[in-house]
This record gives sequence, structure tokens and C-alpha cells, in this order.
Amino acid sequence: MLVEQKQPNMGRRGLVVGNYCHDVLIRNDVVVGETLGGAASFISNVLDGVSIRCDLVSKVGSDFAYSVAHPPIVVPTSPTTLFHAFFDSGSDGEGACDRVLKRVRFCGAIEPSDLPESRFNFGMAVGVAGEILPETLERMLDICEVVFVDIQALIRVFDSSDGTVRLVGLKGSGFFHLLPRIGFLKASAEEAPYVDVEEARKWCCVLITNGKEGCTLYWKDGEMQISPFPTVQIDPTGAGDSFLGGFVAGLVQGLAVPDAALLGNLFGSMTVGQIGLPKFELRLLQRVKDEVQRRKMQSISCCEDSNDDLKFVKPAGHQQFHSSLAAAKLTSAAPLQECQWDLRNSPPRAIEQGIPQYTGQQKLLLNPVYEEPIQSVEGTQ
Ligand SMILES: Nc1ncnc2c1ncn2[C@@H]1O[C@H](COP(=O)(O)OP(=O)(O)O)[C@@H](O)[C@H]1O
Ligand SMILES: O=P([O-])([O-])O[C@@H]1[C@@H](O)[C@H](O)[C@@H](O)[C@H](O)[C@@H]1O
Repeated sequence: MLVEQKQPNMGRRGLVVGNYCHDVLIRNDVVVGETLGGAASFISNVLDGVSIRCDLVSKVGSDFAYSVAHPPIVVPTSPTTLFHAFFDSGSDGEGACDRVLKRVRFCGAIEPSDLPESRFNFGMAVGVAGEILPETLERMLDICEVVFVDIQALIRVFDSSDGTVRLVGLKGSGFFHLLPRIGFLKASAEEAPYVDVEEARKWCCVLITNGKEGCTLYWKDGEMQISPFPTVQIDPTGAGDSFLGGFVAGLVQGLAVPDAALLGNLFGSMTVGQIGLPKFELRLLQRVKDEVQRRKMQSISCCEDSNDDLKFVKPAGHQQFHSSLAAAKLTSAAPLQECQWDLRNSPPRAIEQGIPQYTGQQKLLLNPVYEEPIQSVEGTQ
């Protein structure tokens, strides 16, 4: 069944399900950040930024270190999920295998009973550490009109010794039988081989993201490449999450699927240009909202009926919309703050978590997102 372009009704709420986590970001073997993470944080950052209402179900431990707009469920007997992300500055966003992730601590699963009783216009199954169970996704499909799934919530397994993330095929994941009920499935280029896109596209719209190349939409008998927004990549973390947040925000606001995918590409590109959770300037967010409203007024359809199947076509003005969003992006020059760590005094949390220590000094780019550097020192030559 090809998914019709289901326009989630703007007025009603969405349900985002996935755990917040702590991220330790290690670039070129140097700790460059300790930040709030988890798809839930990147996605709610986008949805809140463009005023899309959503409820969020997320679990953390009593050690959770951040204040967030959508309070999580605190599990006193568990730690907050913790990831160590290892990547190189050389990876300029090819999208595939640009980093190694290790799940160092895990807060625990989100059970069906943790979900609200009410119904939702749309749902987003966006676990990062195995917290979404098949029965949890099944419950989401029962209470949400359309469900968006990030495949990383379904196909990740974790090495028993050090938590290194590996991927398994969707068919053997325990979730495959739910595919016909999923509205949109998102996967990165690295995850795509584990999805069997030729099978999945028979059932739902599949979005394959590919770093600096943008993304490709697949449906039953067609596909479409969606242009990227060129960016200097500093940190790949959260690009896919922000992409999905922007895509859903576009659909909820009434954009056609190809135009909504442009919004996803925009937010993904702005995420990799910052370390950790991106800070979107209000001026930029307002420009984006204005461009979306302008685009909506054109009320373009992207679907043509031919026989009994819908075929996506790139709506008239799509390229102009890309240019308008690119211009909006230029209004934001989120200043990157340079500071120098004396790496002999690496951040205490990194030390306690057993990150290998490094000597010498590195000039790091940190942006003032959620916290000042834990221990930045005046650079000493
Ligand atoms: N270096 C980059 N330059 C421009 N856009 C990027 C870059 N990296 C990611 N993006 C945007 O973010 C989206 C998701 O990034 P990707 O790395 O493919 O996802 P994931 O984080 O799931 O691996 C891409 O489709 C693209 O639109
Ligand atoms: O980069 P991305 O794949 O979109 O999403 C990331 C997850 O893969 C990672 O496990 C988590 O620690 C990050 O905070 C972020 O959520």
C-alpha cells in the first residue's frame, strides 16, 4: 500500500517517543563536547523551534544533567543513557559510516504502558539505544494517525563488552511485521542496506538521508532526490534527528512531501554546523516559518493520480523554495566560540567515564549551546 500523503492536522498534537541521553563527543580523539543528546532532544528542538506542539515520552536516570522543555520520566534505579561518539573532522558528511558510537550506559525500555492514553495526529518512534520495543511501536501505531520511524530505533544492537553500536537487518529485528502500518521510514545511507528499501518502499514512503548529498525519497514505483544545503560539517551528531524533525514539521504545516524533505535537509545541515544540540536563532526560525507559510499559500500538490497509484512529482516552485530556505539560513551566523582546553584537565565527566586521556592542547570550536565548557582554560601556548 503506497502511503497517501497524509497531512497530519496542524492543530493536534504529536507524540515523540525516545530517550534523552548524555553524549560525549570525541573528534580526532579529543573530547570536544559533553552535551544533551538523543533523537528526542534534537527533534523537540526543531519542533519547538517552529511551534509544532508535541508530547514527549522519554526516560532518564536521576543523574540526568540537563533542564529540558519536555520533562522526562525519571527512573531512580537507572542511569541516564550515555553514548560516546567517535568521529573525525575529515569526514565531511558523506553520510555513511562517519563515526563510531558506543552505548556506555542504558536507562531502560519505554513500555507501552508508559505512553499516554489519548490519541495523536502523528507519532515519531525515535529511540537511539534500543528503548523502543515492538510492543511499544505497536501501541504508537494504535494511538497515532500516522507514525514516522527512524530505523535506528529498530535495528541497533550493542556490543556486550563496550557497547559499540552495530546494525542488524530489519527483517530479523522483530519489527518487520509492523512495516505495512508505518507511514514514513527514515534511514541514513549507512543504515539503508539493513532496511531492504525495495521491500519497504512497497509499504511506506522511505527517506534515505546521505549527508552532504541531501536525501532521496522512495515510494512504490518512484524516487526523488532532494537537494542539500551546503554546510561546513563540524559534528555529525543529530543530523538525522534534526532532518526528521524538520521533515515532520514541514508535513504538519501542510507542505508537500518533497518540500517537507527540503526542510529536513535544512535542519540537518544546520545541525552538523554546530557541536552537539544546535542552537537555532529566533531570527532564522521566524524566516523559516515565513517561508513555509508563503510556500503553503501556493497550495501546490505533489501527487498525480495515474491509474490507482499516487506518484510523487516535484511541485512547481520547489527549487525556488530551496533558494528561499538557503537565503533564510544565511541570516544565521551562529557564532562558534573558540576556546582551548588544557587536555591535561579534560572534562571531569569524560575522565570518570574512562575516556582515554590526551595530553597537549587543541584549539576546539564550541558553541554556547546548553552549557559553558565544563573546564575551559585560557589557552597557554
Ligand atoms: N555535511 C553536510 N552538509 C550538508 N547537509 C548535511 C551534512 N550532513 C548531514 N546533512 C543533512 O542532514 C541530513 C541527515 O544527515 P545524515 O548524516 O545522512 O543522517 P544521520 O545522522 O542519520 O547519519 C542529510 O540528509 C542532509 O540533508
Ligand atoms: O546523529 P543521529 O543518528 O541523527 O542521532 C544521534 C544518535 O545516533 C546517537 O546515538 C545519540 O547519542 C545522539 O545524541 C543523536 O541522537
